[in-house]
Amino acid sequence: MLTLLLSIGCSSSVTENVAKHSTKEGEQLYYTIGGQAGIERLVNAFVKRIAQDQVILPYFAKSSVKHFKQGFINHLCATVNGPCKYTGDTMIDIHTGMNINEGDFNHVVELLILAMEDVGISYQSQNKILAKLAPLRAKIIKI
Ligand code: HEM
Repeated sequence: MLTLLLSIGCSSSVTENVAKHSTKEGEQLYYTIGGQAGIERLVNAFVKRIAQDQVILPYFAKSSVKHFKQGFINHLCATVNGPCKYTGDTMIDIHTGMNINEGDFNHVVELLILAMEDVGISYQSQNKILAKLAPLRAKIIKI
């Protein structure tokens, strides 16, 4: 399914930052997508996409957007090996009880892909980010 999602509209036009930093093992992706500012741009675009989506928005009915944004920024930064530490609850603890099914999980991934398109992240970097998030699927979908 992820492969299928990866094929959805992924032509990117904006040139990414050429990372000039000396990077720790695996940290390159963080700089390629624009570092902290790039991640904040992406998460802002993602939240906008969620806010316009009638299927996913209800999940966030009782959530603080500010708290979600901050948590997601830190989590994503750590996921792409940036210099951040995610200190929030585990993916299992956060999402247990939301009864997220596979369709809605895939839908959120699609919104993330659209947000990556919105901010001009290249197809190659999109795939790297999605590959890092893919193992979380089993922790988020209801068993
Ligand atoms: C790879 C996919 C996903 C990742 C990496 C992810 C990650 C996160 C993170 C980091 C937070 C904030 C944690 C914090 O409190 O600091 C969060 C919260 C949340 N997530 Fe996810 N999530 C994913 C998929 C989903 C899906 C598919 C849904 C629903 C369809 C969802 C619904 C929520 C909601 C409603 C909250 C806010 C919870 C609250 O108000 O405390 N997430 N998620």
